[in-house]
Amino acid sequence: MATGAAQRFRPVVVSGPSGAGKSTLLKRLFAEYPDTFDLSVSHTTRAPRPGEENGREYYFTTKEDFLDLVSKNAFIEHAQFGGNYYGTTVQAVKDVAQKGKICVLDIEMEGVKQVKRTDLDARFLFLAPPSIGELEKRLRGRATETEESLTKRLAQAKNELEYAAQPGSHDKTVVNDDVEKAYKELRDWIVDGGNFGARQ
Ligand SMILES: Nc1ncnc2c1ncn2[C@@H]1O[C@H](COP(=O)(O)OP(=O)(O)OP(=O)(O)O)[C@@H](O)[C@H]1O
Repeated sequence: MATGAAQRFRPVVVSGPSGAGKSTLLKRLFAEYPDTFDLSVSHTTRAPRPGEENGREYYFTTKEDFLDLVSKNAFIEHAQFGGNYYGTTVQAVKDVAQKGKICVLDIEMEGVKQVKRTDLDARFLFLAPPSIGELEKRLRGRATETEESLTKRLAQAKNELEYAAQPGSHDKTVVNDDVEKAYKELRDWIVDGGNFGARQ
């Protein structure tokens, strides 16, 4: 992937355990830089809803075509929800750079490992909670979890923190203790003095 756009608009992967604050900080980043970043368009086998356009909300695809893409290793990650398949292809991430924007991927550890197996030349930022105890407090405060899903998320958070502690797993770690401080640190690393991590 040696095109100019790919070198200039390198994808940014923001990962971290559920509840670390990825959505909170990325929402602020998109608001402060409205035309700079974009999310990739996912594939789905679910039917389009009224007003949805192929290639805008999703790439709407048949189950057969979706599974064909899976067999060709086209996906960074894919999953099944409510009987439908959803996934992010490597190509969809490249398309964002071709449009002159920086693709932001908000993903968890397995997705990070997958992105590393591609030629996307992404930059990796890990958003860490101040502690597991504080993470639990925030997830409880968000009131989106059952006791069971909370236990699962906290166990998974421990795996993510272990992976993040390995040298070379990420290019940058931001601890989300104070939200203002964490936001500035995340923003300044991503913006990189206006260079956005571009090669050359
Ligand atoms: N620095 C902070 N201090 C206190 N609370 C915070 C901070 N950052 C985020 N929160 C709160 O913690 C909760 C989890 O944050 P958020 O939903 O952004 O996490 P997330 O990493 O996107 O999680 P998921 O991966 O499950 O979507 C939210 O209720 C949010 O308001």
